[in-house]
Amino acid sequence: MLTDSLYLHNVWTWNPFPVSITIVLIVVSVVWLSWRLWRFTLVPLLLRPDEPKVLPYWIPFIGHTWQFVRNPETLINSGYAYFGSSQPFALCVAGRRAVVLRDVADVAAVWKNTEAALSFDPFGISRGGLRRVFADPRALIPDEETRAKALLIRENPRNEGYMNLERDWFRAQLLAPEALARLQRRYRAHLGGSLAWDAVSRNTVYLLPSSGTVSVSVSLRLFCRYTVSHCSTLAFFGRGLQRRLPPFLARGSHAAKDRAMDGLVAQEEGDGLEWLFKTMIQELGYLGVAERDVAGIVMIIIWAINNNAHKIAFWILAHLLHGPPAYLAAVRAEISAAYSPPSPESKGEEEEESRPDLDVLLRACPHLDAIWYEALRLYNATSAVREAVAPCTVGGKQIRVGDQLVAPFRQFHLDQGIFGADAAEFNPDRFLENKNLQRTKGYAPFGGGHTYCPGRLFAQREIYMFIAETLWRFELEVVGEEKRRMPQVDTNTPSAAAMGPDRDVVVQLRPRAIIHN
Ligand code: HEM
Repeated sequence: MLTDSLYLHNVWTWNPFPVSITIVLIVVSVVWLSWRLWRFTLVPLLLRPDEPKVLPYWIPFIGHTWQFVRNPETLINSGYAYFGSSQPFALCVAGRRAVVLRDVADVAAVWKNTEAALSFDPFGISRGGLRRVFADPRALIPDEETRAKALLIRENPRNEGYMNLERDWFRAQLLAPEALARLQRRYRAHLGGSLAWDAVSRNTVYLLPSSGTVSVSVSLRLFCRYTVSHCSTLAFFGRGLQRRLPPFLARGSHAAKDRAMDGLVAQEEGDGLEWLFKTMIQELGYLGVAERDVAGIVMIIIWAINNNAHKIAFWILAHLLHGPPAYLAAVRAEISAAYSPPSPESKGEEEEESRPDLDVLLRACPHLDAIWYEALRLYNATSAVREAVAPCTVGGKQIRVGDQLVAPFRQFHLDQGIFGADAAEFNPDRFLENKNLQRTKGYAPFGGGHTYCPGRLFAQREIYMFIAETLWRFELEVVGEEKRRMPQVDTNTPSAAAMGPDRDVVVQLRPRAIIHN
């Protein structure tokens, strides 16, 4: 009894902090609670009822920055859960307001409003470089001789900044039928070489130790990454750039990026670059943009070429190998029509060069189409980001100059209201059952508006050819202990584009008897 009362007495009088610290803690708590009440309840209610509400955060100034960098998807989802409605809400990232759009109609409005939007802000470029690429070029190219050569002067009646013209050049080079056909011919030729058995069975980049001579084991992740990136880089740049770049452009180390930039800075004109890249480098030179910034701008494009397609190719192959065998059989049957036997009057070599027949792949392969659409739907974390350069209204809310507008496509792609109750599942059949699903508002794997991805046609072609060639040339079998578990998306690694898997897949490749390499 006595022990009990002593014990209680001690508990009541025990205080881990000296009085002064306790007072400080109480004052800090009161200030912090008042700040929360003011910032997230009173301001939206009394002062700014027409602006997007801010998702409450814990630490002033830092806001949501840390969560945004670590995992933007989880952060945006918590905003969705906190605000029930479909109105835009705001995050505080690196001291700026980022307004997240929740309604696809609001995204469409932003895409139309080119006045209020700046497209992409090339990162890693000096301030001086940025000013030059957005400015009226007339002020930057004073001498007559250069003016006579520069497309920025000769073919720019509205005196637009370099960035706007670059967008037009991209469209011309990537979407115009002849330019696209040239590019895809080169890609197909490089793919044929890369997937020849001789090349595959010796490629130390993706081969695993258990490889033999009749069959080889490969890391599916590296196989897709190497083959797709290698062949598209060659198709765009020729061998000149390839000699200077490390094998994995997309590996992401700063050292690799720097080496690649140095390679570009040292690049001689005409060394295998396509018209587009020659023009970019030339016109940026006329503007007086520093060589390192020029290399940085070109690197963004190399990143766009390399970072998405191989991941989507991985997901397609991984699902084909882990999914119902009937689906794989249907895709194999469809693509075999793209390898029709040579006609008696055709020359063998020519026929070989035109296989697989892209027309067949693009027009007569519904199962391949469906799995492509579904992989883009589920594994693309791209968001469109615009910066308001004039006050405007979006989704009934006032947007201030300097606000970032964020359209998170993956959240739209996971919307049960658009894609049904199983929106979170991988189910290509949804695109087979509803032939118009890929035209639904809210499905935007390549963005939209004036920054609609100019590489979308090439991306589809390079992935279709890669899947077709891989399935046509090889028997594939998943091996290893975890072979039945389909990898999940790696949500811990932030991605500005297609998302990677949480684990690799080991695949055994054997040449198919039908192919003579
Ligand atoms: C599966 C592959 C690809 C996906 C999912 C993809 C996705 C996207 C998306 C969503 C955007 C729009 C971003 C925005 O609105 O801010 C975009 C822009 C862009 N993409 Fe792609 N892309 C792919 C492949 C490519 C390829 C192969 C190229 C080749 C050069 C490319 C070049 C570009 C460029 C230059 C832009 C910027 C357009 C502008 O700001 O005007 N992309 N891409």
